Amino acid sequence: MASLFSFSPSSSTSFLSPAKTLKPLCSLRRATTLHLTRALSANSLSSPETDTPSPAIQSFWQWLREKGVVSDNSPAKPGIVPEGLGLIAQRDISRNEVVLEVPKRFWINPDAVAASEIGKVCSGLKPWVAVALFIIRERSREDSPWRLYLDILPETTNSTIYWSEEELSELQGSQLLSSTLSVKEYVGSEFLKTEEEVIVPHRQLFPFSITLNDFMWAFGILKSRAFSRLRGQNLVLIPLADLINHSPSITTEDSAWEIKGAGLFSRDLLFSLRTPISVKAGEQVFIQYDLGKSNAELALDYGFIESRSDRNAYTLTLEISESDPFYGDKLDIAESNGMGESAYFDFVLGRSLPPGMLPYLRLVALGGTDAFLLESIFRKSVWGHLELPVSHANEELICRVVRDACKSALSRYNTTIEEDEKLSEGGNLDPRLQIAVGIRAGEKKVLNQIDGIFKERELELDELEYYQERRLKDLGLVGEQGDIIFWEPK
Ligand SMILES: C[S@@+](CC[C@H](N)C(=O)[O-])C[C@H]1O[C@@H](n2cnc3c(N)ncnc32)[C@H](O)[C@@H]1O
Repeated sequence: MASLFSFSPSSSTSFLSPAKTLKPLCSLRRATTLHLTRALSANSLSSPETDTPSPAIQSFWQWLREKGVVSDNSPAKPGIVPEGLGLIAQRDISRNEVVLEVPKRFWINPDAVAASEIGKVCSGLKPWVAVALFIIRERSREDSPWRLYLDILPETTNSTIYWSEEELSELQGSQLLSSTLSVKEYVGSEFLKTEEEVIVPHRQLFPFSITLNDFMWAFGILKSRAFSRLRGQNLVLIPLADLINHSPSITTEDSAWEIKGAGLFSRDLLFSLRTPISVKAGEQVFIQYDLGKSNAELALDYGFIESRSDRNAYTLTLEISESDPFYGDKLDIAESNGMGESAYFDFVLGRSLPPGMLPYLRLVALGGTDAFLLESIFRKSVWGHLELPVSHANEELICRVVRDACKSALSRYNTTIEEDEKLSEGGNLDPRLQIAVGIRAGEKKVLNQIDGIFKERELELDELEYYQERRLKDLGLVGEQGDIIFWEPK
């Protein structure tokens, strides 16, 4: 029975998932032949002993000025901040005021790739793979028109896809570890496919070596800085705008950016970024990347986490086993109710059970004398019955299986919550260790919460009302005290 239930990572291999926010995809130290300009640390971006931006940042700004994208009066400018590079207000900026605007000709997206030398060979590729190949190639070209932008991109972030094996071992037992490994495997397989189908057959376009590390770097750059879901633009890197950092204290869901028409008859498109709160001169402009992301998603996509408790989540995966004697009927019922053979339920710390979870669990566990509910005459009404406890045996089984799964998941971590909290309170942790400690403590708290919910339910099993009693009541065969009313002939 335990095989019916499994906990699995909330893998995010589907690219640039929806949301109206920044869709950072993740990075690695690249081959020496290419231009390696900066690591995550802000140090490489500032001149020694001053906070003056490095020549690379100054050249980037100068380039944007020459191209007319910015001017001396622009509200914000790139600067060195604790998050690496960021946008610093050059004057007071009021809430909702435009901070910057970037015309379409400066965007790097699948259209830019299609119009480039490699456009023809990239036409059948996934958008992210095409853009990844494009930025890798441009980075290798001394005379690339994008040189000054590419020079300010980080070589890495704290995204877990860049962690060493030793760093990843701090995530032992966590869902984040599984999802990180899945994402790396996904990128690895996309790399091999692209190498075989595009890079090797078109060596004249890719005369330099492209490694998996380059591919992972590009993936990470896109995951952490590309915007998506922008008026038909599903994946777009926007130089300058991609310097905007995230602040946990901004909790407005209002979109901070939009695509606008510009020029005669609005034929040119502009990416416009607004500040969601007022900012004083000299302060950093921030936005909220995505209120809906869990800490694991933030860690994987951007390389940071938040302390807000509802960023802690755990995904429970339930599935109808093919070896279940009622597999066909159960699958049919699940599918008629918008679910499938597997269902994923995201538990968030401090919140109640995800909707649809209890009926699905009861369906998966249905058997024995309750199996009559699977008969076709119940097909229309069965989901309604599953919304409520079906039988003592069924409810007891779901409690036991969920609790066993929680205990088994908890036993896979190397540390206790208390040990994690002590480490965090001690402070001064390396940023990656801080992420690992926060993630594993958060996941364990959610698992304890799930276990607690089903423990409480187990204690109530004798008081719950089950299908048979409800049915008798509906038929008017149960009295107010729950006694069975016998029909007695007059
Ligand atoms: C869209 S880029 C922003 C520009 C970036 N700071 C840079 O130096 O190029 C997103 C990346 O910035 C960093 N970042 C943004 N907000 C952050 C935050 N609140 N805490 C830590 N790092 C942050 C992370 O490395 C993230 O992957």
